[in-house]
This record gives sequence, C-alpha cells and structure tokens, in this order.
Amino acid sequence: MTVAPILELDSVSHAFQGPRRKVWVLKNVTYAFEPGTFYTILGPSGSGKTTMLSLASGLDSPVDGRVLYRGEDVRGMGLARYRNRHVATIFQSYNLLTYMSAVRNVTTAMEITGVKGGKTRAMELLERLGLDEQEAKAPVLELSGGQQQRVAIARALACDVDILFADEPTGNLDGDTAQEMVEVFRELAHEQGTCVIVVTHSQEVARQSDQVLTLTKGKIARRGR
Ligand SMILES: Nc1ncnc2c1ncn2[C@@H]1O[C@H](COP(=O)(O)OP(=O)(O)OP(=O)(O)O)[C@@H](O)[C@H]1O
Repeated sequence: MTVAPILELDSVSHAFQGPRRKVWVLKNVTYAFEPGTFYTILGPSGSGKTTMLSLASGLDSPVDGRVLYRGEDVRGMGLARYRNRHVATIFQSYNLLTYMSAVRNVTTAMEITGVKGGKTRAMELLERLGLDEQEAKAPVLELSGGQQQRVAIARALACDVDILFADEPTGNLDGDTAQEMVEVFRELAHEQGTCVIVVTHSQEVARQSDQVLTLTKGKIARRGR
C-alpha cells in the first residue's frame, strides 16, 4: 500500500551569496516524506543538512523548486502559517523562554497556536516525558540539558503538529538521555503517526530510525536503512 506523502521536496536547490558568486548548497533535491516515519539525515559538515531542514520547515524558501505540504506549495500557503499550524522544530539550543517555567513554555506555545487544553494538558505531556511537578514548575534554566530537551519536545507535542523537525537534538545529551529521546521520536512516529525528521551526526541514532538520508555536497547520495 502506498502512503500519500505529507511533505515533498520537489527539485529543491538553494544557494547563498558568497564573496564573489552564489554558492549552491542544495542541488536539485527531490524526496517524499511519509507520515508515521522516523527519518534521520546524515552527512558531513557543510553537506547542506541544516539548510534542507530550514527549507522543509518553512524558515526559508528555496531559490529553485518547491516544498509541498500534503500536495500544497507552502509558499502559496504562507510560510508563517505552515510553520505555525503544521510543524514544530527543535533546535540544539531548544529555543525555550528561559525565564519561564517548563509548563508555561508549553502553555504559551499552545496559546499562540490556538490549541486547547491549557495547563492540565501541558502538565500531562511533561509528566509523560518524565518531568515531575516540581520540575515542571521550575524556571527552565534550572533544568538539565536533557530535561530542557524534553520541555522542547512537550511543547512541540502540545501543538498537535504532524511534522517534527529536530537539528542535532541529542548532540549535547549523555548516552542514556539521548537514547530516551530516540525512543520518544520512535513512539511519536509509530504511535501518533507524526513524520519525524532528525538531522544527526550519530550513526547510532540513524541506525534506530526507519529511513536514513545521507547528504553529500548538497545531494542525497544514499537513502536506506
Ligand atoms: N546563512 C548562510 N549564509 C551563507 N552561507 C551559508 C549560510 N548557511 C549555510 N551556509 C553554507 O552552506 C553550506 C551548508 O551548510 P549547512 O549548515 O546546511 O550544512 P550542515 O550539513 O548542516 O553542516 P553541519 O553538520 O556542520 O551543521 C555550508 O558551506 C555553509 O557555510
């Protein structure tokens, strides 16, 4: 049975202006991402992984080609609307509001995206990700890296998005915590049907994903498990 893609890169190329000329960092990339799948993107430094993530998540528009969400060009939909309604992004720096508590970070994101459930739902999600009540109410700056990562994931989950992007999410976590994050990603994909797309340098994280894309010099050089 073929599954309709949730996200497509259609002949996507992207360049940055260098000192003398344009430098192409993504070259004619075409790929269809399906729901319910945990993808990892591997590749050497500078191969275009983060650029691919920022185009796919609507932070930027490609110089050439299209990004389609359920068949619709995200540029036509409006990048802000696409980002706010359909995707969540987790960066290594977590992008949390550090002076607020964990639970407030989650409820603020829910308010912005118009999702109901308030504090009760936020607490439930934080608890599911292993934070107790005291931790959920503490300013996020007082939490460890792994706990802050969980808050970022809870915030993404609270917004009911169907695509989750993460850029090196396990980069500064210890082995056990990184493994827990991988399990959260797998569960999200396999039990909630989320399309999870993670940029990583870790072969171990890639090994546990459903599909691995390897980028080399702006092209998908390899796809597989
Ligand atoms: N805003 C920018 N302006 C100019 N050049 C950029 C910009 N962002 C990225 N680049 C260049 O584009 C190329 C690809 O960068 P990108 O960050 O996508 O690679 P990456 O595979 O994610 O690397 P890393 O693993 O080191 O994070 C690099 O040569 C980088 O210098």
